[in-house]
Amino acid sequence: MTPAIVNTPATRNLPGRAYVTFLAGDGDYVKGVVGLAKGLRKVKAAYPLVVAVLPDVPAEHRRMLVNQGCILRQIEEVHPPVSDKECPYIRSYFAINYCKLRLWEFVEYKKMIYLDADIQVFDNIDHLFDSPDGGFYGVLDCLCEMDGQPCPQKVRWPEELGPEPPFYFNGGMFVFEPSISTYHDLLNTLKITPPTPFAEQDFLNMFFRDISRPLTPVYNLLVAMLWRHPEKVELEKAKVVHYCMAGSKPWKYTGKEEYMDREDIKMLVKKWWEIYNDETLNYRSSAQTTGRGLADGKNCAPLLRPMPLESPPLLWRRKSFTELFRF
Ligand SMILES: O=c1ccn([C@@H]2O[C@H](COP(=O)(O)OP(=O)(O)O)[C@@H](O)[C@H]2O)c(=O)[nH]1
Ligand SMILES: OC[C@H]1O[C@H](O[C@@H]2[C@@H](O)[C@H](O)[C@@H](O)[C@H](O)[C@@H]2O)[C@H](O)[C@@H](O)[C@H]1O
Ligand SMILES: [Mn+2]
Repeated sequence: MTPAIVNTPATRNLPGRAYVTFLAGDGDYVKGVVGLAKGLRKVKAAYPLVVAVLPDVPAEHRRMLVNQGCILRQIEEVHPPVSDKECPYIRSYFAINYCKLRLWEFVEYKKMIYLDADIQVFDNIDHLFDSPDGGFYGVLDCLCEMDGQPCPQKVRWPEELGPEPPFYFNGGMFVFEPSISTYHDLLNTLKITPPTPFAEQDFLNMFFRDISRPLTPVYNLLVAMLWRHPEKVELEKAKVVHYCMAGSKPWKYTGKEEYMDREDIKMLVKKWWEIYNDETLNYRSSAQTTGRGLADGKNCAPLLRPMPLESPPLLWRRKSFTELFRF
């Protein structure tokens, strides 16, 4: 019986930067993580992908991820106070998402970009690591906020979390700085914060309300925006696509759910599978052919220093929303 891989040996000289996602359970989200690892490799990401695995992730899935060059870190679940409601969440499985708070404990990294496992990166976004320190960067969860006209589908702010933040970001992608003091603040604050419909997404919006900065939607295009706000979407410019709608997860796509028979959705699912099935993007083959990977298991992407930016592509200065977004 091969021992389950719990943590990848920290023998690597870990760069101060890494992408990170999390994986729970023994289901098919592991395909999402494999797809993400290969997508980052395809865009020649200069930093490794860390996967925060819950204890219930089986050894076979852990091995798959290590064989794709991922760095594993085991984390424990995080739970908010017990709710008096049957299920306070929009979707019951949102409960597991509070474990994202564990990522602030990864202080071997100075800055990390969190990506849900149902995200694919189609263009290099390493430059986001150069965003000014001290911020928390995310993308609007609904593009109606760009012109201040909330649409019916926009997530309602839970008043029990206090005043509504200046903007509401999607919890599937964010740029953050691990810190033990922030980690303890997060967990201590959660102890006195009731669970709400969008779970950790609501909580993170509350917690970082004073330092959060909006990124343009190209960094986390939620597929729902294709039909909710098509006038604000230029699909060909999207660097990151988030398959966040039920039915849009490529690894279990049937095309039967609402909106899933759209040509743009079919194209995005096809693009995801092309990466997932591309053998040349596998960790080992990539290391052998490019020589960039280091046989002792270091990240196979070229550990190049990101090019200095001529002009910041981000919109991290607080401006009016109209100036802020170019999409
Ligand atoms: O069975 C599951 C369900 C979710 N997740 C993780 O939880 C994240 C959030 O779930 P999901 O992306 O499905 O939420 P959505 O963005 O659709 O609301 C996923 O990306 C995975 O990283 C997981 O590991 N196993
Ligand atoms: O636990 C709350 C989750 O909230 C977010 O998903 C939502 C949000 O995008 C809504 O706007 C959509 O309507 C909905 O379908 C979708 O599930 C994050 O993507 C996910 O990572 C996680 O934080
Ligand atoms: Mn998601």
